[in-house]
Amino acid sequence: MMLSRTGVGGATKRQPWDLKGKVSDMEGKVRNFQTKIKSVNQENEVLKDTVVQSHTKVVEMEKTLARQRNQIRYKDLFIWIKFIILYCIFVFCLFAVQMKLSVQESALARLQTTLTNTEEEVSRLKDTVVQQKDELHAGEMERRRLHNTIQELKGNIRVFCRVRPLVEGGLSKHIQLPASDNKTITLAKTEESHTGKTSDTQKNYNFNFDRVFGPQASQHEVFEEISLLVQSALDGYNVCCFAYGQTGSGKTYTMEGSEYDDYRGVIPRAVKQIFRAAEKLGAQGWEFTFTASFVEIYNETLRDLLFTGKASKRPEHEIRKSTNNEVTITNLTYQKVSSEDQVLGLIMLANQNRSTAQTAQNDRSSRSHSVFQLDIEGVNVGRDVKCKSTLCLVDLAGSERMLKSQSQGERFKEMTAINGSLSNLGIVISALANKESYVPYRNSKLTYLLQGCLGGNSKTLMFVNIAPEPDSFGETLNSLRFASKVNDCVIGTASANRK
Ligand SMILES: Nc1ncnc2c1ncn2[C@@H]1O[C@H](COP(=O)(O)OP(=O)(O)OP(=O)(O)O)[C@@H](O)[C@H]1O
Repeated sequence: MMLSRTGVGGATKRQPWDLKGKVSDMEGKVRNFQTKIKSVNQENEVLKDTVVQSHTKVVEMEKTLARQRNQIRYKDLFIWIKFIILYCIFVFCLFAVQMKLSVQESALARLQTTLTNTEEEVSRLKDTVVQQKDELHAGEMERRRLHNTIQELKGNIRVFCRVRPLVEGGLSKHIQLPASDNKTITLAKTEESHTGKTSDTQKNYNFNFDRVFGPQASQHEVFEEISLLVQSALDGYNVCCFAYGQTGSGKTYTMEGSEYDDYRGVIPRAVKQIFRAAEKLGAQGWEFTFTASFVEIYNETLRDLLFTGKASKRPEHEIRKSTNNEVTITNLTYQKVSSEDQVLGLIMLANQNRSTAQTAQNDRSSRSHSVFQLDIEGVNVGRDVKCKSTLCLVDLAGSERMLKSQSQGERFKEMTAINGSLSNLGIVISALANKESYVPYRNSKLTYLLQGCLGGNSKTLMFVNIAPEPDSFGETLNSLRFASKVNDCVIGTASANRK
């Protein structure tokens, strides 16, 4: 700080006390100044510190800035690297896709060639299939023709004899079956000498049939013989198979058998064969519809064995013949069936219905005929061929003859009905064989019902069932005589119901 000279050494003479005061003023001022300088210095120091701190902050900020700049630079670099890597991957993928595309294009080209070849092959195969179907159809028709010729050669009416085993097994002496010949049966009757002087004489009754089955013959063996006839039913021929014989001779065993596979009879086996064969023919374009019915004829009255309603609501039935000669029964259950099991169910229902009636009337089933019918309609749309036939399987009433004196009332009525219908069956068959102009079908319900299945357009098979007990000798002889008459008949050539 500058001190004014005028103030200290000026022209005006001053007194010493004045000077003293002034000096002390000056000193005070100097102290003030010093204090101020001190505080200014202190402020300066503070400012310096502040400057140093600011400088440090600036340096730090510069460092931070530099770091951030570096970071930004690294980030940019990282982004670039990432971009380059992605680009490389993209280029690589593009390349891979292009490679794959070109591989697939060549595979596609190969496939197209294969497809064209396959299409040609398929069309060639289609032609072959059509040709083979034609051949198969022609083969099937030829098979039917040959099959029918064989059946005709065997005879359109055939008689098989089946001998039931004795209850204790084996066979009685009076029935002889030669081991070398399965077509002959001999009934031997030993007649005692009345005088006792001559030895007993033996009278033999010989019968010949298309086949004689002994007591050991299995159900399978028996069915094998008639399975060809069953095939005829599918080929469009009416087929009728019935079992004739005295009560207990094995008619029901032959026709129905038991539910165990090995012991099944003709009806379940025929049904099985028909459904199997129909399935096979399906591959050749054949479609079949089957309708089953089961009826009982008792005392010349018809009873629906498939009826499921209330007993009190049972309808009455009449046999009707339509203009196209088809025989139907009014109010009867005609059940469409499409499987073997369905038919087996119906057979069970029929048996239940029969046994209900059986309980009400002892032994009734032996005294009634039961007729199972399967109507078969086949169509081959592609070939415009149709066929229609009926397979008729009949378990006849017991054929035993009762003495008129032994039967009265209801029994007499039953006996007359059974004898009437069975003898009329024989009359109808021989009238057909003799080509008589009048065939008395309508004389009994049985022959009227079987009209479509007997005669020119049908194949008939009769089982004559034999009871081997010695006390059945008379009935056995009668049965064999009846069967023998039938066997002598040759019914006119059958023609298939084809349209
Ligand atoms: N070939 C056979 N082998 C073994 N058992 C048989 C044979 N034939 C019949 N039977 C048995 O003999 C008995 C009588 O047979 P089945 O009932 O079939 O006679 P049927 O002639 O039908 O009598 P019905 O007129 O009373 O109905 C049955 O127990 C049956 O199982």
